[in-house]
Amino acid sequence: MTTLVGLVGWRGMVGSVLMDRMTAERDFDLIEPLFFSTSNAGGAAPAQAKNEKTLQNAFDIEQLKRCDIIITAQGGDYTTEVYPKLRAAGWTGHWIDAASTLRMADDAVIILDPVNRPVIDQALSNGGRNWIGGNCTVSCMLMGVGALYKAGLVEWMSTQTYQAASGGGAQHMRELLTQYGTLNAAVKPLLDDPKSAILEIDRQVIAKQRSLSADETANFGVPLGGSLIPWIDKDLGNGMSKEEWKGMAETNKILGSGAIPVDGFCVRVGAMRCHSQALTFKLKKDVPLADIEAMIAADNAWVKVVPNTREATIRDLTPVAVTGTMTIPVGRLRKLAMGPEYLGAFTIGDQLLWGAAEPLRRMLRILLER
Ligand SMILES: NC(=O)C1=CN([C@@H]2O[C@H](COP(=O)(O)OP(=O)(O)OC[C@H]3O[C@@H](n4cnc5c(N)ncnc54)[C@H](OP(=O)(O)O)[C@@H]3O)[C@@H](O)[C@H]2O)C=CC1
Ligand SMILES: N[C@@H](CC(=O)OP(=O)(O)O)C(=O)O
Repeated sequence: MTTLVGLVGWRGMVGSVLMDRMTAERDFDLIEPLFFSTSNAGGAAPAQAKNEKTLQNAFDIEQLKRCDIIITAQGGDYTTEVYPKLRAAGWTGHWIDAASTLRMADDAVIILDPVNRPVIDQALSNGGRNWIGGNCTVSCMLMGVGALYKAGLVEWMSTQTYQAASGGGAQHMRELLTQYGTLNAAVKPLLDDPKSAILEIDRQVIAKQRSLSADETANFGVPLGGSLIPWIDKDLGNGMSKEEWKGMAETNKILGSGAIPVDGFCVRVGAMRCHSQALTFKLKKDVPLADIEAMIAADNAWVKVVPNTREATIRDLTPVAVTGTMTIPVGRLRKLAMGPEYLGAFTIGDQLLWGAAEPLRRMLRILLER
C-alpha cells in the first residue's frame, strides 16, 4: 500500500524549496501526497497531487490522522497548536518538522542523516516518531566540519556567523532588497557622476539609513542594507541570543555527544539565503593540516574543501557561489597562531537547502526505505 504523506506549509519559502527538491529527487513517485492548507482548505492542491487533489484543512485532526507521515514547514505556532492535539487523538504516525518547537524534546531527534544517521537509526529502533530539522546554522556547519566531531577531535569550537536575511523569512529578504534600492536611489545622481566625492555619497547614505521609515525596517527593526545586526532570535537574558544558545545545544544533540563547548556570536548580514561562519577549533591533539583536509573532504558527498588561496576563496567560498546549490564548501583551513591544536575554518551553506528542506525529505526517504 502506498504511504500517505501529509504536506503542511508546502507553499511557504521553506516548503517551496522542499517541494522543488522532492520533485527533483522523484520522492512523489514513492508516496501518495495529501496537501494541507491553513488558509485555503477546499482549494486546488499543487501539480504533485495524485488521487487527493483538494487541499485539506491543516487544523482538521481527523484528516491529519489519516496520514502515515506528516511533513510540516508551516512554522512553530502551527506545531504548537496542532501536534499535541494530534498525538492526544491517538495518531502514531511519523512527524517530520522544520520548526524548532519540538527540537529539544526528549522523544525528538534532530535530523541530519549525513552527520547523525546512527542516532536516527537508534531512535527508529527504539520506536522514535518525531524527526525535527535542526537550526540552519548548526546543520550547515556540521555538514561542513562534522568529520572533526565524528573523529572525536574537537575539544571546543567557537563560531562567528554571518547569517542571511532568509533566516528571518520571505518578508525579511524583501525588506533587505528594498533598503538596498532606497539607498542606491538616494545617491544615484552622485554615483552616476564619476567626479563626485565619495565622502558626500557616504554622508548621504548614512543619513538615509538613519532616517528609514518604520515601514522600511518593519521586519528587522533596524536597517540591515549596508549594515549588520549582531543579534539573532530571542534575548535569553544572560547576555546570549537564542541563536547562539542553539549552537552548543543542537550540535551536541545532533551528534548524540556529551557537552562539547560551542559558543560565539551570531550576526545578521545583508546576504540573501546563505549562512556563512568563521570557526575556531581547539583540537584535542595536533593533527597535520593535510590529514584534516582529507578527513573533511571524505566525510560526505556534498562537502568540498576549498584550497586556502585568495583565488579559490573568492571564487568558491561566498554566498553568491553557494546559493541554490547543495555544496557545502569549507575553506580558509589553517593552523592559528595560538598553537598547533588551534584550527581556523570558514564554511557556507544554503540555509534553505541543507539548513531547512533537505534533511526533511531525506528523513522521509529513510522512513520509506525501511
Ligand atoms: N525561513 C527559514 O530560514 C527557516 C524556517 N524554518 C521553519 O519553517 C517555518 C516556515 O518558514 P517559511 O517557509 O520562511 O515561512 P513562510 O511565511 O514563507 O510560509 C509559512 C506559511 O505561510 C502561509 N502563507 C501566507 N501567505 C503566503 C504567501 N504569500 N506565500 C507563501 N505562503 C504564504 C502558507 O501557509 P498556507 O498555505 O497554509 O496559507 C505557508 O505555508 C518557520 O516558521 C520555521 O519554523 C526552519 C528553518 C529555516
Ligand atoms: N534562526 C535562523 C532561522 C531559523 O528558522 O532558525 P530555527 O529553525 O532554529 O528557528 C535565522 O534567523 O537565521
